Amino acid sequence: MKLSALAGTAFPELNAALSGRAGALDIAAVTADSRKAGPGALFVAIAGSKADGAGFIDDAAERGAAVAVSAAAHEGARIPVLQVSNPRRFLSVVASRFYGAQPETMVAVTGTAGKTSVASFTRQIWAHAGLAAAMIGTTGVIAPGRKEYGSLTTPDPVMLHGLLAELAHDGVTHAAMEASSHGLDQYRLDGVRLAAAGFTNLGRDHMDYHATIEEYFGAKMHLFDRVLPKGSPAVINADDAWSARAEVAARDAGHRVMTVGRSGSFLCLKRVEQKRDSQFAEILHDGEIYEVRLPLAGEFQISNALVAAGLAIATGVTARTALAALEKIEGAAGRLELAGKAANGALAYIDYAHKPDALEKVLTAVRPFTTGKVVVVFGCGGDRDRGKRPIMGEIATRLADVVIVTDDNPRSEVPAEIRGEILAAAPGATEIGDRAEAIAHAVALLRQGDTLIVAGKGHEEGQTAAGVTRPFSDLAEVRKALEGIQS
Ligand SMILES: CC(=O)N[C@H]1[C@@H](OP(=O)(O)OP(=O)(O)OC[C@H]2O[C@@H](n3ccc(=O)[nH]c3=O)[C@H](O)[C@@H]2O)O[C@H](CO)[C@@H](O)[C@@H]1O[C@H](C)C(=O)N[C@@H](C)C(=O)N[C@H](CCC(=O)O)C(=O)O
Ligand SMILES: Nc1ncnc2c1ncn2[C@@H]1O[C@H](COP(=O)(O)OP(=O)(O)OP(=O)(O)O)[C@@H](O)[C@H]1O
Ligand SMILES: N[C@H](CCC[C@H](N)C(=O)O)C(=O)O
Ligand SMILES: [Mg+2]
Repeated sequence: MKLSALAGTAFPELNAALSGRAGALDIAAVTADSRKAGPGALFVAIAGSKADGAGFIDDAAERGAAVAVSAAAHEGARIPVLQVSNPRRFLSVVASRFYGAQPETMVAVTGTAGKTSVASFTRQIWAHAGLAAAMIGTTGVIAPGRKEYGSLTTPDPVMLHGLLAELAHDGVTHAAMEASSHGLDQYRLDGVRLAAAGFTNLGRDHMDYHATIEEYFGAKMHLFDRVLPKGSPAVINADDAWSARAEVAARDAGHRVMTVGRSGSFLCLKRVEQKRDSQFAEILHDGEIYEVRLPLAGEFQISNALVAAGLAIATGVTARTALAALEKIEGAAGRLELAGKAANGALAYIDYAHKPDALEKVLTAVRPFTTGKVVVVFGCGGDRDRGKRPIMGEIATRLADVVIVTDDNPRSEVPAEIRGEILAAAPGATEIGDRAEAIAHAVALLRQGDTLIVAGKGHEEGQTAAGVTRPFSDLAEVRKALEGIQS
């Protein structure tokens, strides 16, 4: 494909260069990583958090790149270097044109917690309605006949558009994806053609990346004010402290706002009755009450289910079909997932709560059906927001009866120091660094009526410490420990 066709007219600063020889160059690949550049590649130089891609233009040229695009002029390069003001947005737009196809109906969801769950539920509702549907997010890619473990919540544009094109060629017509604040801030989604977008909630997260909560919220709102085409449906959970501001942002951007939840008007939650591992909800839509038995524990899952149902309805599924599908829904992997039961009936869950609000929600969610003690095992990741450590220690101490502090991906940090920062706000907690040991200890404590939450890793398959990732699964460890006490 010719560079002029790939770049189009969205970058006026390129017009002069594209009308010359550079515009006629045939582009064989698009990359922002010089190490992946090959013959005929277009290399987009990005100033990142660790490195400046502009320093790798010569490396890309040596590997055969035909042309580079950068924010700054680059004298003396062996290949033409064109200047654009925003290389990240350029990369997204060009990657989407290079790969071409996307599932016809794409939706994205943002918010601090619940994105993976909403994307998963939306996929399941579409599938229930007979549509070929996929999800892309923290847990990876799920599509008909395809299930792959992922690494980023919102993949980088080149990987994302390669994937979307593959899905479209495989016949997938509907796809739900997660829009992380990093992804929005870095323009990773700017080439995606969205039919609708959703917002779940906002809490403390990624304070190592965003300077303030306002900036973090602003990044999330780019889903509405930059990515979603004007006039599209915006499905907003109405029950969060930030809901009103998200509604204003979506309205100001010219979207059709659909609110869901207890204070919602499109799907209004009138009543919930908690059962042990399910809940019964009455939902008002368009003057009619729908009764739904959701086979998942935790009231936050109702909130996620309503955002998902809103997105499915916004993209053409009838309300009756969407709400009926909720009765068959499965939780996303590692999200309040029942790992097993002890012989005495105590329940052992794994959950992906690795931030304060999520930990608070999950511990609150299990209390109504716990007649004994709530036991929690958790830690905090290294090389990530340090401020959340004492906050999570306080939450665990306030909401659980037994607190066990352990390691969760210490990465390059000293594990005992991370634990110490949590323990400073968790008097009475037990410290067991080795995560498998901590889980075994917690499981052995379980008595009738107790509930165990192993929080923080959810679906993850490894434990990263001192630069090495070793296979590790909370699910497998809980099951092993349960077998251990039962044999
Ligand atoms: C902080 C962050 O978001 N980093 C992501 C970002 O890196 P960056 O743009 O800062 O890049 P950089 O490492 O400084 O390098 C700058 C440029 O030089 C290029 N380079 C570098 C070396 C070289 O030899 N040649 C070369 O061309 C790099 O390819 C890059 O384009 O863009 C990269 C490509 O898309 C990502 O792989 C990388 O994710 C890192 C691994 C990461 O850990 N990201 C996490 C924090 C993240 O994005 N998380 C969110 C939210 C998670 C959630 O809450 O669910 C997510 O969406 O997953
Ligand atoms: N609506 C919600 N409100 C508050 N907490 C929630 C909600 N949904 C899920 N959680 C909590 O957050 C954890 C992560 O949920 P989920 O993976 O769906 O969210 P996410 O936004 O994709 O998170 P991440 O950014 O970590 O990928 C769950 O395991 C649960 O503890
Ligand atoms: N996307 C999040 C996941 C954190 C999961 C937790 N297990 C940890 O390692 O802190 C991050 O990279 O910050
Ligand atoms: Mg996620």
